[in-house]
Amino acid sequence: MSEENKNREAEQHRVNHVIEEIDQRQEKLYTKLAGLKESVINLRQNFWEDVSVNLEESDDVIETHASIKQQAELLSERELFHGKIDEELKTLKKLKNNPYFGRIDFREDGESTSEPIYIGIASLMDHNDDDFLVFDWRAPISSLYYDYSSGKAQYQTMDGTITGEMTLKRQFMIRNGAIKGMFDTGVTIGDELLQQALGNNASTTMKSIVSTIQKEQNKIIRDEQHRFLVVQGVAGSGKTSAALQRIAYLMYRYRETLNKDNVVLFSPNPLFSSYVANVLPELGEANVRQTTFYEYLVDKIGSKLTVESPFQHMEDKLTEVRDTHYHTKKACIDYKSSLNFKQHLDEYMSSLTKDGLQFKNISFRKEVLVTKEQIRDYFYSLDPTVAIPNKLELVAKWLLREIKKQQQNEKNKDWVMEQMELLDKEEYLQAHYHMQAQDQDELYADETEEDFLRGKVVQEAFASLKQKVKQFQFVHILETYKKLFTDWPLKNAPEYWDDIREWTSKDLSQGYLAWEEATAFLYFKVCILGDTTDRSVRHLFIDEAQDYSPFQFAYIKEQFPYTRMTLLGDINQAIYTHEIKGSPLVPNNEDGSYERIVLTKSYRSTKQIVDFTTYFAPEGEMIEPFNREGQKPELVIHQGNIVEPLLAKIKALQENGHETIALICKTQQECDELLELLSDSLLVTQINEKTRSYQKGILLLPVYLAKGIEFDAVVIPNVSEAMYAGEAERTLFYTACTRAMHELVMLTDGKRCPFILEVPEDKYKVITG
Ligand SMILES: Nc1ncnc2c1ncn2[C@@H]1O[C@H](COP(=O)(O)OP(=O)(O)OP(=O)(O)O)[C@@H](O)[C@H]1O
Repeated sequence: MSEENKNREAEQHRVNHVIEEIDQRQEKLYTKLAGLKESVINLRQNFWEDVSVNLEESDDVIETHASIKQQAELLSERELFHGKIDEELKTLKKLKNNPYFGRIDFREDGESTSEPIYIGIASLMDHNDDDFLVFDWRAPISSLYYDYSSGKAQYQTMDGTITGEMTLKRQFMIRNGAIKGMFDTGVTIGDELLQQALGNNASTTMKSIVSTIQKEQNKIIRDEQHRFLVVQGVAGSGKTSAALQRIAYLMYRYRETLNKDNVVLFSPNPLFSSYVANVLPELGEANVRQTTFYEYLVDKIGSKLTVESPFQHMEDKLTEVRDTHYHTKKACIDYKSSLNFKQHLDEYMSSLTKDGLQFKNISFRKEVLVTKEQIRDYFYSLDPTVAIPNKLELVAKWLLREIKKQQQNEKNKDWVMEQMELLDKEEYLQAHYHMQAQDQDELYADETEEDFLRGKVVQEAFASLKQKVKQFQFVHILETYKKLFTDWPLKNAPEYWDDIREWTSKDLSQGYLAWEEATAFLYFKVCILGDTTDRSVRHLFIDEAQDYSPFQFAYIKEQFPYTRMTLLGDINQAIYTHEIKGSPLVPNNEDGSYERIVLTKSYRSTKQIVDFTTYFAPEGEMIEPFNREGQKPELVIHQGNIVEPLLAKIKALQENGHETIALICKTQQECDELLELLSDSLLVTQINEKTRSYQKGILLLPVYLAKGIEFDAVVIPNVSEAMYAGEAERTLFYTACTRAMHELVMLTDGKRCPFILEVPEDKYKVITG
């Protein structure tokens, strides 16, 4: 028998042994679970029999309360234990199918022999709980597997650095307990395994990559030193994958102190949120809080104002006619996205300490109790050096006192009697008991039942007004913000300032916040009303960070002052035009709190697709394809009727085995037009900004909704010069092309767009129809 076969046999033998151990453990847990289930059912059934209920004397009530509490605690403890066993059984089931994917043999300095370390998705001890049969991929020692080839190696533990020598690094492909493949490898984890993983069909949910994490990605996953971890990675370089494995790593590393609510992921759209929702549960971790930045803003701004969605913003921008307004609008977006605007806002807010803050009348039943002028006078009579939110606190206290006075006056009015008649029996009964209880108390000797009920009606009627005062709703935030554009003399005004002022005040009068306005407005609101920083979030992940403006990122930094942040993005895919130097992906690292990792290798697409897209990548950065062969991208030049050539192409792609084929358009409008043409002859699923999940098949979507997602094949129905022309559309075109894993097809009925012209003709196939 060859050495290789002997090794394989020995390894299969070990796999069998581990599976036997798993079987034993499963059996033990099932027995425990059955006993526990019975005891939980018993506890639930006999709950009220086992507690002693006696409510006669106050001591008895306390005793009864303690008895119920004790019984409830017992029940929840058992239920928790039941849940834990359930979780462990789920993990064992996964391990039984595929107990581990890697092995390293490591000899620690000072030791004479090497220890084999087997690495899998979770740890497993032997039946005596003495030795690790499998190490979790996140254990400190497992980092050796991702970081080194044979030779000198080291890893970090809580107690310091462990150095030694790695004598073997082996990868396994185990399915249903049988070794299907086994390779001894160097530092990059198996081309063979990666080839297999990447050659598969696209899935409608993202996969975990633990068995093939690359060295650079491992750096992202395990970084614990920096407050800001910035990852600039080309399309398909595994940024999102690394981010999700990093979350799983942090949840494991800090499992005692970090829970799923302490981690937030800002994703680019709702579709993406469900696309990645599988990864963490697959790794045995709960999903963390996921939201889009838009949803976050809407939630904080409140439902009284309408916030333009980033997709509507994109759609309008891309379908807009390029008249004079176009330049004004662009100037407006650029200005409102900039730190310059933030500075102007800060200056404006500082002027409000002296004058200018707008207030609302305090009214009750259509009668003004305190006028806005009175509130303003009171506010500006306070010490100007006190911060605005603190002064508002004082105003609120004053207002509550004023309201209380009014409350007394209201008591004897007719409306109170009318409301009293609407009270139900219970409330009258309550008043009756109340009077009985007060009988002994001289203080209340004169109070009648009617007085009591009048007081109650008035108190309830004033409750919501008082609540609003406590929330500082007497400040007219929108009106004050608007004055920045109507009244405030701005120094160093940006280009088109008069138009910007006019546009903005018109929008604001209609309660409408454009996308570029929303963050600025929220920033203004929180600065005026006071601290709303979120201290519960310990880790914030921002995917597609290139699409955040400098203003938005500055706001996020201020709102999460105690949070560690991982920012992932690709400047080549920046679909909202912001100046690159202000991008969060190009941080200024003055205080050393930033670590920036650049990923240049692209794993998603075939070598031919990466080669093609590299020529027009906006930043022209070095992009290195992973060596996976495929067809050259195709450009189909047709005679004007797109339906026939498009259907023929889709049919051919299906025949090639592609299950998820995306027709990616520039805009929603283009999607709608195409759907009209195709709906009679093809079953297409249209994806819009509200779509939360999708099935395999033929999908139709605008490029800005395809962000972060991948498909077996991508068809770009119109790559004409008229469709993708200006520089601003380069990133859109690049993003669309790089969604393809295996095949890319483009169609045009005329001249190809300038970006394709930048690619040498031998890099793609032209088909003229
Ligand atoms: N180490 C790896 N092992 C296996 N597959 C990987 C690895 N890294 C990346 N991939 C695969 O490459 C593809 C792209 O990964 P991912 O979506 O994380 O990249 P991205 O950088 O976020 O892409 P984009 O910016 O274009 O949206 C996915 O199919 C992912 O599973």
